[in-house]
Amino acid sequence: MLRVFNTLGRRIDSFIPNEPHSVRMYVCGPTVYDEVHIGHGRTFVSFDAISRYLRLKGFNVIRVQNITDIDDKIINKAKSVGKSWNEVSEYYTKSYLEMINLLKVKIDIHPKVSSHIKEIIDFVQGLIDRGHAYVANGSVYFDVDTYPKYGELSNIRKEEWDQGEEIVKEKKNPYDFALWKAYKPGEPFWDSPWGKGRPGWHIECSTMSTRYLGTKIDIHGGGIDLVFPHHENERAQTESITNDTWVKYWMHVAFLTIKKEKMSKSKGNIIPLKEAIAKYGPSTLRYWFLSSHYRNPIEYSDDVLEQSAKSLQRLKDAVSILRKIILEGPQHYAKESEIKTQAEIFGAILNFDNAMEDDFNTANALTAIHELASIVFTKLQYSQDVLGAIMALDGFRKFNDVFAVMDEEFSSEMDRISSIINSVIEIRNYLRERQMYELSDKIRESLMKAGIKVLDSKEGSTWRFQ
Ligand SMILES: Nc1ncnc2c1ncn2[C@@H]1O[C@H](COP(=O)(O)OP(=O)(O)OP(=O)(O)O)[C@@H](O)[C@H]1O
Ligand SMILES: [Zn+2]
Repeated sequence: MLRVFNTLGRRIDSFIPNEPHSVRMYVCGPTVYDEVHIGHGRTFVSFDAISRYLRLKGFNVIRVQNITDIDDKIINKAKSVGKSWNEVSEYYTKSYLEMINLLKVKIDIHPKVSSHIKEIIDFVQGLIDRGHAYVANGSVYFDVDTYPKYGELSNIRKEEWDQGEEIVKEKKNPYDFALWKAYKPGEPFWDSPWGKGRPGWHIECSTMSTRYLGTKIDIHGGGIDLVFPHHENERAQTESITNDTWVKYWMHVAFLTIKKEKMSKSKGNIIPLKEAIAKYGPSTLRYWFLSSHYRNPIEYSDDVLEQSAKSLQRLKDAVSILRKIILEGPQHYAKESEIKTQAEIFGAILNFDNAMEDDFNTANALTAIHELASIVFTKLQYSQDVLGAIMALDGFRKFNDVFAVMDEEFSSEMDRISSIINSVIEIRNYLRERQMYELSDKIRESLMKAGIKVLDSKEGSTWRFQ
């Protein structure tokens, strides 16, 4: 049974979505005023692995992730670079979408704040009509005292909330927060029943989530920094409209840190995804993000990424061996020792599943897959057991369905390509046996140019993608 840690209540709950076969997921996306960084990457990839595992279990998953394209930080950035707010946000939105695509993060809907102003105004009006919000000097504030459950999600009392410069006299209480901000010169604005202005931050997620996913959702997530005030406020707004439980499972990803500090745009310590993808490739990055459980922080370093690349290569090598056994292994009756190894293969795949069922523990799932690779290197490679190889390859396929770090190895063309490469390698072996090295080296070079590395050893030649 799948179990999930719910930030609401800080406990592990059985995962039973509102509807039996579908999962509605909303993840808070970036504020687009700077390059999307590897800290974002970690959170977005974590929810991607969660969605992929849920799909593997037979759920239909719809994931909505917003783009905050109106915000104080965007306005400030626009002023500092002498551009308009939408030039800034369009530029970084484009870059964000490219990176998400390269990282193979599947998001179904990417709603932007600026395209949902009317829906936001309607939502705010609904809160005013129900007595949960009030107008003051052209701004609209949420009246926190009207939502008794405030603080339940974060365990933070409203009185403790220090809003810094957000504190203004027109509010009833210092902990009330803006739903709509009255116009200030030089800022973007839209017309509303309360005069010119723009939306506050929290209201966009309540509005866009209910607009696309309805009034009840299964998973709402983001980085751990969003628990308070953002998610606390979103919950207060939405449940004040629906009078019902909004989110079933609140899930939060721990930080990616650099020199032990949260990586963030406002701290100026970011490594843009663009740079990291160019340097390490998307698969190594995904592997690294998922090599820790999503609720544990991860610390960036070159070493740890190099180590991830090596560990991933180990898994790819195991898959190459399996393909070779399946294509060329001898057909024979199963031996006692092979049946024992097959049971171990089953065991490793079961461990993978158990780890994922345990609050999506990708770290333990990865350990199980490395167990499977060890069985390939120490047993299957020598026994050449075709049935065992088929079982193990299925395990790796399952792993890749969730981790998506070796899609090349599992593309539908792969079987055909593998047999072609194997034939070429066979011809090359034949040439080498007859000491026709000039020709055999030429074949190796041509394969190299096609991204295929030939590895010669006493036992014969194998190959892998670069
Ligand atoms: N270092 C990080 N580790 C994990 N998740 C992160 C990290 N930084 C941001 N996120 C998550 O990415 C999403 C988008 O965040 P946001 O655009 O606010 O990023 P940010 O870099 O923290 O920006 P700012 O510094 O302006 O707050 C949120 O869900 C947030 O929690
Ligand atoms: Zn949000």
